[in-house]
Amino acid sequence: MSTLSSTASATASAEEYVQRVYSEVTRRDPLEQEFHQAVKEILECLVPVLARHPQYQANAVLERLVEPERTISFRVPWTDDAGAVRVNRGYRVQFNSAIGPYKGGLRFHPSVYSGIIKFLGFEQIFKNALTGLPIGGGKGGSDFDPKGKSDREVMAFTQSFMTELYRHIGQDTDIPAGDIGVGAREIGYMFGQYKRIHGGHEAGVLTGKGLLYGGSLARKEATGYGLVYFVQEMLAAQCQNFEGQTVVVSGSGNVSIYAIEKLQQLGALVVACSDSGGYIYDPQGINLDTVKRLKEQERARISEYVTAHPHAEYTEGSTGIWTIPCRIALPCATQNELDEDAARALVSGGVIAVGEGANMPSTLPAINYFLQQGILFAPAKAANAGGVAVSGLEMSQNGMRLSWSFEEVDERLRMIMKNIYRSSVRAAEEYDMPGNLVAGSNIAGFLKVADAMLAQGVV
Ligand SMILES: NC(=O)C1=CN([C@@H]2O[C@H](COP(=O)(O)OP(=O)(O)OC[C@H]3O[C@@H](n4cnc5c(N)ncnc54)[C@H](O)[C@@H]3O)[C@@H](O)[C@H]2O)C=CC1
Ligand SMILES: O=C(O)CCC(=O)C(=O)O
Repeated sequence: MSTLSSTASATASAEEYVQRVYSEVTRRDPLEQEFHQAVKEILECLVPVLARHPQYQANAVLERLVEPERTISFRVPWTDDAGAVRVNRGYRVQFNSAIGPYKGGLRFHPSVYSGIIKFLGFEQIFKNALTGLPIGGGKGGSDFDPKGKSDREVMAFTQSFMTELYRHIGQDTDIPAGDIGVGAREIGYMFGQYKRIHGGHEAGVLTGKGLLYGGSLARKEATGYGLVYFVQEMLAAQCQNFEGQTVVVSGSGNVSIYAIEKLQQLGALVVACSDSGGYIYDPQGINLDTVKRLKEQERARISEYVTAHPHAEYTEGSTGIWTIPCRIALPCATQNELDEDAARALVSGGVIAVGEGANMPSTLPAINYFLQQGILFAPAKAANAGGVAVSGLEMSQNGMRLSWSFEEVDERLRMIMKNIYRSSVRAAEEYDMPGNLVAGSNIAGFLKVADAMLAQGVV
Protein backbone atom coordinates (compact mmCIF):
# COMPACT_ATOMS: atom_id res chain seq x y z
CA MET A 1 0.00 0.00 0.00
CA SER A 2 1.29 3.52 -0.73
CA THR A 3 1.93 5.80 2.25
CA LEU A 4 -1.03 7.94 1.21
CA SER A 5 -3.50 5.08 1.11
CA SER A 6 -2.20 3.54 4.36
CA THR A 7 -2.66 6.94 6.07
CA ALA A 8 -6.19 7.16 4.66
CA SER A 9 -7.03 3.68 5.92
CA ALA A 10 -5.56 4.40 9.40
CA THR A 11 -7.68 7.58 9.53
CA ALA A 12 -10.82 5.68 8.49
CA SER A 13 -10.17 3.08 11.18
CA ALA A 14 -9.58 5.81 13.82
CA GLU A 15 -12.79 7.58 12.78
CA GLU A 16 -14.70 4.33 13.05
CA TYR A 17 -13.17 3.68 16.52
CA VAL A 18 -14.11 7.16 17.76
CA GLN A 19 -17.65 6.76 16.43
CA ARG A 20 -18.01 3.36 18.11
CA VAL A 21 -16.84 4.67 21.50
CA TYR A 22 -19.06 7.75 21.25
CA SER A 23 -22.13 5.65 20.30
CA GLU A 24 -21.53 3.43 23.31
CA VAL A 25 -21.32 6.49 25.60
CA THR A 26 -24.67 7.80 24.35
CA ARG A 27 -26.26 4.32 24.48
CA ARG A 28 -25.17 3.67 28.07
CA ASP A 29 -26.25 7.02 29.51
CA PRO A 30 -28.67 8.52 26.98
CA LEU A 31 -29.75 11.45 29.15
CA GLU A 32 -26.30 12.85 30.01
CA GLN A 33 -26.19 15.44 27.21
CA GLU A 34 -23.43 17.64 28.62
CA PHE A 35 -21.22 14.58 29.06
CA HIS A 36 -21.89 13.53 25.45
CA GLN A 37 -20.90 17.02 24.28
CA ALA A 38 -17.60 17.00 26.21
CA VAL A 39 -16.73 13.50 24.96
CA LYS A 40 -17.60 14.39 21.35
CA GLU A 41 -15.40 17.49 21.35
CA ILE A 42 -12.37 15.58 22.59
CA LEU A 43 -12.79 12.38 20.58
CA GLU A 44 -13.18 14.26 17.29
CA CYS A 45 -9.85 16.00 17.89
CA LEU A 46 -8.10 12.70 18.58
CA VAL A 47 -8.66 11.03 15.18
CA PRO A 48 -5.20 11.92 13.78
CA VAL A 49 -3.51 10.83 17.02
CA LEU A 50 -5.31 7.48 17.03
CA ALA A 51 -4.48 6.98 13.36
CA ARG A 52 -0.78 7.60 13.99
CA HIS A 53 -0.57 5.56 17.24
CA PRO A 54 -2.57 2.31 16.95
CA GLN A 55 -1.50 1.23 20.46
CA TYR A 56 -4.24 3.39 22.00
CA GLN A 57 -6.99 1.54 20.16
CA ALA A 58 -5.30 -1.84 20.70
CA ASN A 59 -5.35 -1.20 24.46
CA ALA A 60 -8.91 0.22 24.57
CA VAL A 61 -7.67 3.52 25.97
CA LEU A 62 -10.74 5.49 24.84
CA GLU A 63 -13.19 2.92 26.22
CA ARG A 64 -11.43 3.16 29.59
CA LEU A 65 -11.12 6.95 29.53
CA VAL A 66 -14.85 7.58 29.06
CA GLU A 67 -15.79 5.31 31.97
CA PRO A 68 -15.16 6.83 35.43
CA GLU A 69 -13.00 4.71 37.72
CA ARG A 70 -15.65 5.23 40.41
CA THR A 71 -18.95 7.10 40.74
CA ILE A 72 -20.38 7.89 44.15
CA SER A 73 -23.90 9.20 44.69
CA PHE A 74 -25.35 9.77 48.13
CA ARG A 75 -28.20 11.24 50.18
CA VAL A 76 -27.62 14.59 51.91
CA PRO A 77 -30.28 15.25 54.58
CA TRP A 78 -30.25 18.57 56.45
CA THR A 79 -32.63 20.83 58.38
CA ASP A 80 -33.65 24.29 57.15
CA ASP A 81 -34.26 27.37 59.33
CA ALA A 82 -37.97 26.55 59.60
CA GLY A 83 -37.10 23.15 61.10
CA ALA A 84 -38.12 21.18 57.99
CA VAL A 85 -35.96 18.24 56.90
CA ARG A 86 -34.66 18.64 53.34
CA VAL A 87 -32.91 16.07 51.16
CA ASN A 88 -30.44 16.72 48.35
CA ARG A 89 -28.30 14.39 46.26
CA GLY A 90 -24.51 14.47 46.45
CA TYR A 91 -22.00 13.20 43.87
CA ARG A 92 -18.30 12.53 43.48
CA VAL A 93 -17.02 11.14 40.21
CA GLN A 94 -13.45 9.82 40.49
CA PHE A 95 -12.74 9.79 36.81
CA ASN A 96 -9.10 9.01 36.19
CA SER A 97 -6.08 8.60 38.47
CA ALA A 98 -3.47 7.68 35.83
CA ILE A 99 -1.22 10.64 36.62
CA GLY A 100 -2.12 11.42 40.23
CA PRO A 101 -4.86 11.52 42.87
CA TYR A 102 -8.31 12.64 41.71
CA LYS A 103 -8.54 16.45 41.75
CA GLY A 104 -11.40 18.76 40.87
CA GLY A 105 -14.03 21.04 42.33
CA LEU A 106 -17.45 20.64 43.90
CA ARG A 107 -20.45 22.41 42.36
CA PHE A 108 -23.57 23.30 44.37
CA HIS A 109 -26.31 24.34 41.93
CA PRO A 110 -29.89 23.15 41.32
CA SER A 111 -28.99 22.06 37.77
CA VAL A 112 -26.47 19.48 39.03
CA TYR A 113 -27.09 15.86 37.98
CA SER A 114 -24.83 13.02 36.86
CA GLY A 115 -24.42 14.43 33.31
CA ILE A 116 -23.04 17.75 34.60
CA ILE A 117 -20.66 16.16 37.09
CA LYS A 118 -19.43 13.67 34.48
CA PHE A 119 -18.78 16.34 31.85
CA LEU A 120 -16.86 18.40 34.39
CA GLY A 121 -14.90 15.38 35.65
CA PHE A 122 -14.05 14.28 32.11
CA GLU A 123 -12.76 17.76 31.18
CA GLN A 124 -10.78 17.86 34.41
CA ILE A 125 -8.68 14.79 33.42
CA PHE A 126 -7.14 16.57 30.42
CA LYS A 127 -6.99 20.02 32.03
CA ASN A 128 -5.09 18.66 35.01
CA ALA A 129 -2.69 16.80 32.72
CA LEU A 130 -1.99 20.06 30.85
CA THR A 131 -0.84 21.78 34.07
CA GLY A 132 2.17 19.44 34.21
CA LEU A 133 1.37 18.65 37.86
CA PRO A 134 0.75 15.08 39.09
CA ILE A 135 -3.05 15.30 39.47
CA GLY A 136 -5.79 13.04 38.11
CA GLY A 137 -9.34 14.11 37.27
CA GLY A 138 -12.49 14.14 39.40
CA LYS A 139 -15.47 16.35 40.15
CA GLY A 140 -18.42 16.41 42.52
CA GLY A 141 -21.27 18.45 43.84
CA SER A 142 -24.93 18.54 44.66
CA ASP A 143 -28.26 19.88 43.43
CA PHE A 144 -28.35 22.03 46.58
CA ASP A 145 -28.98 25.72 45.79
CA PRO A 146 -27.02 28.03 48.13
CA LYS A 147 -28.89 31.07 46.72
CA GLY A 148 -31.13 32.61 49.40
CA LYS A 149 -29.95 30.21 52.13
CA SER A 150 -28.78 31.50 55.53
CA ASP A 151 -25.23 30.83 56.72
CA ARG A 152 -26.62 28.30 59.17
CA GLU A 153 -28.44 26.43 56.41
CA VAL A 154 -25.32 26.37 54.23
CA MET A 155 -23.33 25.05 57.20
CA ALA A 156 -25.93 22.37 57.96
CA PHE A 157 -25.94 21.23 54.34
CA THR A 158 -22.15 21.23 53.87
CA GLN A 159 -21.58 19.35 57.15
CA SER A 160 -24.06 16.68 56.08
CA PHE A 161 -22.45 16.53 52.61
CA MET A 162 -18.99 16.00 54.15
CA THR A 163 -20.32 13.41 56.60
CA GLU A 164 -20.66 11.07 53.61
CA LEU A 165 -17.94 12.45 51.32
CA TYR A 166 -15.13 12.19 53.91
CA ARG A 167 -14.81 8.41 53.52
CA HIS A 168 -14.01 8.76 49.80
CA ILE A 169 -11.41 11.57 49.90
CA GLY A 170 -7.93 12.16 51.32
CA GLN A 171 -4.78 14.14 50.54
CA ASP A 172 -3.34 11.20 48.54
CA THR A 173 -6.57 9.87 47.02
CA ASP A 174 -9.02 12.62 46.09
CA ILE A 175 -8.79 16.35 46.79
CA PRO A 176 -11.93 18.44 46.16
CA ALA A 177 -12.04 22.25 45.82
CA GLY A 178 -14.61 24.89 44.82
CA ASP A 179 -16.65 25.50 41.67
CA ILE A 180 -20.00 27.24 41.11
CA GLY A 181 -21.69 27.84 44.47
CA VAL A 182 -18.68 26.61 46.46
CA GLY A 183 -16.32 29.32 47.68
CA ALA A 184 -14.27 30.03 50.80
CA ARG A 185 -17.29 29.80 53.13
CA GLU A 186 -18.35 26.34 51.94
CA ILE A 187 -14.75 25.01 51.82
CA GLY A 188 -14.25 26.27 55.41
CA TYR A 189 -17.34 24.46 56.72
CA MET A 190 -16.39 21.27 54.85
CA PHE A 191 -12.81 21.38 56.10
CA GLY A 192 -14.04 21.81 59.69
CA GLN A 193 -16.36 18.83 59.37
CA TYR A 194 -13.70 16.64 57.72
CA LYS A 195 -11.25 17.43 60.51
CA ARG A 196 -13.85 16.63 63.14
CA ILE A 197 -14.76 13.23 61.68
CA HIS A 198 -11.37 12.14 60.41
CA GLY A 199 -9.19 13.57 63.16
CA GLY A 200 -5.89 15.37 62.69
CA HIS A 201 -5.24 18.43 60.56
CA GLU A 202 -4.92 16.91 57.08
CA ALA A 203 -4.50 20.25 55.33
CA GLY A 204 -4.05 18.81 51.84
CA VAL A 205 -7.48 17.14 51.69
CA LEU A 206 -9.22 20.23 50.24
CA THR A 207 -7.89 23.22 48.31
CA GLY A 208 -9.20 26.76 48.12
CA LYS A 209 -8.94 26.91 51.92
CA GLY A 210 -8.82 30.15 53.88
CA LEU A 211 -5.34 31.62 54.36
CA LEU A 212 -5.53 31.09 58.13
CA TYR A 213 -5.73 27.30 57.88
CA GLY A 214 -3.58 26.12 54.98
CA GLY A 215 -4.88 28.01 51.95
CA SER A 216 -2.54 29.37 49.29
CA LEU A 217 -2.08 33.01 48.43
CA ALA A 218 -3.34 33.65 44.88
CA ARG A 219 -5.68 30.61 44.74
CA LYS A 220 -8.69 32.95 44.85
CA GLU A 221 -7.28 34.94 41.92
CA ALA A 222 -5.79 31.98 40.04
CA THR A 223 -8.47 30.97 37.53
CA GLY A 224 -9.25 34.53 36.42
CA TYR A 225 -5.61 35.67 36.36
CA GLY A 226 -4.54 32.45 34.63
CA LEU A 227 -7.18 32.94 31.94
CA VAL A 228 -5.89 36.44 31.23
CA TYR A 229 -2.26 35.21 31.17
CA PHE A 230 -3.24 32.55 28.62
CA VAL A 231 -5.09 35.01 26.37
CA GLN A 232 -2.15 37.40 26.74
CA GLU A 233 0.12 34.71 25.22
CA MET A 234 -2.35 34.14 22.39
CA LEU A 235 -2.55 37.89 21.66
CA ALA A 236 1.23 38.37 21.92
CA ALA A 237 1.74 35.75 19.18
CA GLN A 238 -0.24 38.14 16.92
CA CYS A 239 1.65 41.23 18.20
CA GLN A 240 -1.43 42.35 20.16
CA ASN A 241 -2.06 43.07 23.85
CA PHE A 242 -4.86 44.10 26.23
CA GLU A 243 -3.98 47.79 26.42
CA GLY A 244 -7.03 49.87 25.44
CA GLN A 245 -9.05 46.83 24.29
CA THR A 246 -12.79 46.68 25.03
CA VAL A 247 -13.62 43.44 26.83
CA VAL A 248 -16.88 41.70 27.79
CA VAL A 249 -16.75 39.16 30.65
CA SER A 250 -19.81 37.07 31.51
CA GLY A 251 -20.61 36.04 35.09
CA SER A 252 -19.62 37.93 38.23
CA GLY A 253 -18.34 35.11 40.42
CA ASN A 254 -14.85 34.02 41.38
CA VAL A 255 -13.50 33.52 37.86
CA SER A 256 -15.05 36.67 36.38
CA ILE A 257 -14.06 39.00 39.21
CA TYR A 258 -10.36 38.10 39.09
CA ALA A 259 -10.28 38.03 35.30
CA ILE A 260 -11.66 41.59 35.37
CA GLU A 261 -9.10 42.59 38.01
CA LYS A 262 -6.16 41.39 35.90
CA LEU A 263 -7.65 42.83 32.68
CA GLN A 264 -7.94 46.25 34.33
CA GLN A 265 -4.35 46.02 35.62
CA LEU A 266 -3.27 45.39 32.01
CA GLY A 267 -5.12 48.46 30.72
CA ALA A 268 -8.23 46.84 29.20
CA LEU A 269 -11.66 48.51 29.35
CA VAL A 270 -14.12 45.93 30.71
CA VAL A 271 -17.60 47.19 29.84
CA ALA A 272 -19.93 44.36 30.86
CA CYS A 273 -20.48 41.44 33.23
CA SER A 274 -23.52 39.42 34.29
CA ASP A 275 -25.21 36.97 36.61
CA SER A 276 -27.94 34.43 35.97
CA GLY A 277 -30.56 37.25 36.10
CA GLY A 278 -29.09 39.65 33.55
CA TYR A 279 -26.13 41.81 32.57
CA ILE A 280 -24.78 45.29 33.21
CA TYR A 281 -23.22 47.53 30.58
CA ASP A 282 -20.99 50.31 31.86
CA PRO A 283 -19.32 52.16 28.96
CA GLN A 284 -16.99 53.95 31.40
CA GLY A 285 -15.62 50.60 32.57
CA ILE A 286 -16.94 48.26 35.27
CA ASN A 287 -16.27 49.45 38.81
CA LEU A 288 -14.80 46.28 40.31
CA ASP A 289 -15.05 47.46 43.93
CA THR A 290 -18.82 47.64 43.49
CA VAL A 291 -18.99 44.18 41.90
CA LYS A 292 -16.84 42.71 44.70
CA ARG A 293 -19.01 44.33 47.35
CA LEU A 294 -22.23 43.05 45.75
CA LYS A 295 -20.99 39.52 45.03
CA GLU A 296 -18.32 38.73 47.63
CA GLN A 297 -19.86 40.49 50.64
CA GLU A 298 -23.58 41.06 50.16
CA ARG A 299 -24.35 38.06 47.88
CA ALA A 300 -26.64 40.47 45.98
CA ARG A 301 -27.85 40.53 42.34
CA ILE A 302 -25.75 42.30 39.69
CA SER A 303 -28.82 44.46 38.86
CA GLU A 304 -28.00 46.48 42.00
CA TYR A 305 -24.84 47.79 40.32
CA VAL A 306 -26.88 50.53 38.64
CA THR A 307 -27.96 51.94 42.03
CA ALA A 308 -24.33 52.89 42.68
CA HIS A 309 -23.60 53.76 39.02
CA PRO A 310 -26.77 55.23 37.45
CA HIS A 311 -25.06 55.88 34.08
CA ALA A 312 -24.74 52.10 33.63
CA GLU A 313 -27.54 49.97 32.12
CA TYR A 314 -29.00 46.71 33.40
CA THR A 315 -30.72 44.28 30.99
CA GLU A 316 -32.63 41.20 32.10
CA GLY A 317 -31.55 37.85 30.64
CA SER A 318 -27.88 36.96 30.51
CA THR A 319 -27.38 35.90 26.86
CA GLY A 320 -27.77 39.42 25.39
CA ILE A 321 -24.35 40.29 26.81
CA TRP A 322 -22.75 38.87 23.64
CA THR A 323 -24.43 41.52 21.46
CA ILE A 324 -22.27 44.23 23.06
CA PRO A 325 -19.49 45.14 20.58
CA CYS A 326 -16.06 44.22 21.95
CA ARG A 327 -12.59 43.12 20.84
CA ILE A 328 -12.19 40.35 23.40
CA ALA A 329 -14.87 38.17 25.04
CA LEU A 330 -14.35 35.99 28.10
CA PRO A 331 -17.27 33.67 28.94
CA CYS A 332 -16.77 32.97 32.66
CA ALA A 333 -20.23 31.95 33.93
CA THR A 334 -21.41 28.46 32.99
CA GLN A 335 -21.67 25.71 30.35
CA ASN A 336 -23.30 26.42 26.98
CA GLU A 337 -23.80 30.13 27.72
CA LEU A 338 -22.46 31.08 24.28
CA ASP A 339 -24.23 29.49 21.28
CA GLU A 340 -23.76 29.97 17.54
CA ASP A 341 -26.06 33.04 17.42
CA ALA A 342 -24.00 34.62 20.19
CA ALA A 343 -20.80 33.73 18.32
CA ARG A 344 -22.15 35.41 15.17
CA ALA A 345 -23.12 38.50 17.18
CA LEU A 346 -19.63 38.71 18.67
CA VAL A 347 -17.97 38.40 15.27
CA SER A 348 -20.29 41.09 13.84
CA GLY A 349 -19.36 43.26 16.83
CA GLY A 350 -15.64 43.04 15.96
CA VAL A 351 -14.36 40.38 18.37
CA ILE A 352 -10.79 39.20 17.66
CA ALA A 353 -10.27 36.80 20.59
CA VAL A 354 -12.40 34.61 22.84
CA GLY A 355 -11.07 33.00 26.03
CA GLU A 356 -13.12 30.45 27.95
CA GLY A 357 -13.00 30.96 31.74
CA ALA A 358 -16.01 28.76 32.46
CA ASN A 359 -16.04 25.03 31.71
CA MET A 360 -17.48 24.33 28.22
CA PRO A 361 -19.16 27.76 27.92
CA SER A 362 -19.30 27.62 24.11
CA THR A 363 -21.44 25.13 22.22
CA LEU A 364 -19.73 23.03 19.51
CA PRO A 365 -21.32 25.05 16.65
CA ALA A 366 -20.11 28.27 18.33
CA ILE A 367 -16.54 26.93 18.58
CA ASN A 368 -16.59 25.79 14.95
CA TYR A 369 -17.87 29.20 13.87
CA PHE A 370 -15.07 31.02 15.73
CA LEU A 371 -12.46 28.70 14.21
CA GLN A 372 -13.88 29.12 10.69
CA GLN A 373 -13.80 32.89 11.10
CA GLY A 374 -10.17 32.86 12.22
CA ILE A 375 -10.98 34.22 15.68
CA LEU A 376 -8.27 33.52 18.28
CA PHE A 377 -9.92 30.94 20.51
CA ALA A 378 -8.62 29.83 23.93
CA PRO A 379 -10.47 26.65 24.98
CA ALA A 380 -11.51 26.14 28.61
CA LYS A 381 -9.38 23.10 29.34
CA ALA A 382 -6.25 25.09 28.65
CA ALA A 383 -7.32 28.64 29.48
CA ASN A 384 -8.99 28.05 32.86
CA ALA A 385 -6.44 25.55 34.17
CA GLY A 386 -4.85 28.20 36.41
CA GLY A 387 -7.29 27.47 39.25
CA VAL A 388 -6.51 23.80 39.53
CA ALA A 389 -2.82 24.52 38.93
CA VAL A 390 -2.66 26.76 41.99
CA SER A 391 -4.69 24.16 43.88
CA GLY A 392 -1.81 21.79 43.03
CA LEU A 393 0.60 24.40 44.40
CA GLU A 394 -1.55 24.66 47.54
CA MET A 395 -1.14 20.89 48.00
CA SER A 396 2.63 21.23 47.59
CA GLN A 397 2.78 23.98 50.24
CA ASN A 398 0.61 21.90 52.59
CA GLY A 399 2.91 18.89 52.08
CA MET A 400 5.99 21.00 52.82
CA ARG A 401 4.27 22.83 55.71
CA LEU A 402 5.15 26.27 54.36
CA SER A 403 3.52 29.20 52.54
CA TRP A 404 4.87 30.89 49.45
CA SER A 405 4.41 34.63 48.88
CA PHE A 406 1.72 35.94 46.52
CA GLU A 407 4.42 36.91 44.01
CA GLU A 408 5.96 33.44 44.05
CA VAL A 409 2.66 31.66 43.44
CA ASP A 410 1.63 34.19 40.79
CA GLU A 411 4.94 33.74 38.95
CA ARG A 412 4.55 29.96 38.98
CA LEU A 413 0.98 30.38 37.69
CA ARG A 414 2.21 32.62 34.88
CA MET A 415 4.82 30.02 33.85
CA ILE A 416 2.28 27.18 33.97
CA MET A 417 -0.14 29.12 31.70
CA LYS A 418 2.71 29.91 29.30
CA ASN A 419 3.67 26.23 29.19
CA ILE A 420 0.08 25.13 28.57
CA TYR A 421 -0.15 27.62 25.72
CA ARG A 422 3.12 26.39 24.20
CA SER A 423 2.30 22.69 24.50
CA SER A 424 -1.14 23.28 22.93
CA VAL A 425 0.40 25.22 20.02
CA ARG A 426 3.03 22.52 19.53
CA ALA A 427 0.54 19.63 19.54
CA ALA A 428 -1.71 21.46 17.04
CA GLU A 429 1.24 21.96 14.71
CA GLU A 430 2.46 18.37 15.09
CA TYR A 431 -0.94 17.08 13.97
CA ASP A 432 -1.31 19.55 11.07
CA MET A 433 -3.85 21.88 12.67
CA PRO A 434 -1.70 24.96 13.30
CA GLY A 435 -3.38 27.63 15.42
CA ASN A 436 -6.22 25.32 16.50
CA LEU A 437 -5.82 25.37 20.29
CA VAL A 438 -8.96 23.27 20.78
CA ALA A 439 -7.30 20.37 18.99
CA GLY A 440 -3.88 21.20 20.43
CA SER A 441 -4.96 21.22 24.07
CA ASN A 442 -7.10 18.10 23.71
CA ILE A 443 -4.23 16.23 22.05
CA ALA A 444 -1.54 17.44 24.49
CA GLY A 445 -3.69 16.52 27.52
CA PHE A 446 -4.74 13.19 26.04
CA LEU A 447 -1.20 12.03 25.20
CA LYS A 448 -0.01 12.47 28.80
CA VAL A 449 -2.93 10.57 30.29
CA ALA A 450 -3.03 7.86 27.61
CA ASP A 451 0.70 7.13 27.91
CA ALA A 452 0.43 6.93 31.70
CA MET A 453 -2.49 4.52 31.29
CA LEU A 454 -0.54 2.34 28.86
CA ALA A 455 2.43 2.23 31.24
CA GLN A 456 0.18 1.01 34.08
CA GLY A 457 -1.42 -1.90 32.18
CA VAL A 458 -5.10 -2.77 31.96
CA VAL A 459 -6.53 -1.14 35.09
N1 LIG B 1 -13.57 28.59 40.62
C1 LIG B 1 -12.61 28.02 39.91
O1 LIG B 1 -11.45 27.96 40.34
C2 LIG B 1 -12.88 27.48 38.56
C3 LIG B 1 -14.11 27.63 37.96
N2 LIG B 1 -14.28 27.22 36.68
C4 LIG B 1 -15.56 27.40 35.99
O2 LIG B 1 -15.85 28.79 35.90
C5 LIG B 1 -17.27 28.99 35.89
C6 LIG B 1 -17.65 29.95 36.99
O3 LIG B 1 -17.25 29.41 38.24
P1 LIG B 1 -17.03 30.31 39.54
O4 LIG B 1 -16.72 31.69 39.15
O5 LIG B 1 -16.12 29.56 40.40
O6 LIG B 1 -18.47 30.22 40.19
P2 LIG B 1 -19.21 31.29 41.11
O7 LIG B 1 -20.28 30.54 41.79
O8 LIG B 1 -18.23 32.06 41.91
O9 LIG B 1 -19.81 32.27 40.03
C7 LIG B 1 -20.65 31.87 38.99
C8 LIG B 1 -21.21 33.11 38.38
O10 LIG B 1 -21.89 32.79 37.18
C9 LIG B 1 -23.17 33.40 37.22
N3 LIG B 1 -24.05 32.61 36.39
C10 LIG B 1 -24.53 31.37 36.59
N4 LIG B 1 -25.31 31.01 35.55
C11 LIG B 1 -25.29 32.05 34.70
C12 LIG B 1 -25.86 32.29 33.45
N5 LIG B 1 -26.64 31.37 32.87
N6 LIG B 1 -25.61 33.46 32.84
C13 LIG B 1 -24.82 34.38 33.41
N7 LIG B 1 -24.26 34.22 34.61
C14 LIG B 1 -24.50 33.07 35.23
C15 LIG B 1 -23.54 33.43 38.67
O11 LIG B 1 -24.53 34.38 38.93
C16 LIG B 1 -22.19 33.81 39.27
O12 LIG B 1 -21.97 35.20 39.15
C17 LIG B 1 -17.88 27.59 36.00
O13 LIG B 1 -18.09 27.09 34.70
C18 LIG B 1 -16.77 26.79 36.66
O14 LIG B 1 -16.90 25.42 36.41
C19 LIG B 1 -13.27 26.67 35.95
C20 LIG B 1 -12.04 26.50 36.50
C21 LIG B 1 -11.78 26.79 37.88
O1 LIG C 1 -8.99 23.70 42.12
C1 LIG C 1 -9.46 22.62 41.84
O2 LIG C 1 -9.10 21.56 42.32
C2 LIG C 1 -10.59 22.46 40.87
C3 LIG C 1 -10.87 23.59 39.96
C4 LIG C 1 -11.99 23.18 39.08
O3 LIG C 1 -12.97 22.65 39.54
C5 LIG C 1 -11.89 23.34 37.64
O4 LIG C 1 -10.77 23.47 37.14
O5 LIG C 1 -12.92 23.29 36.96
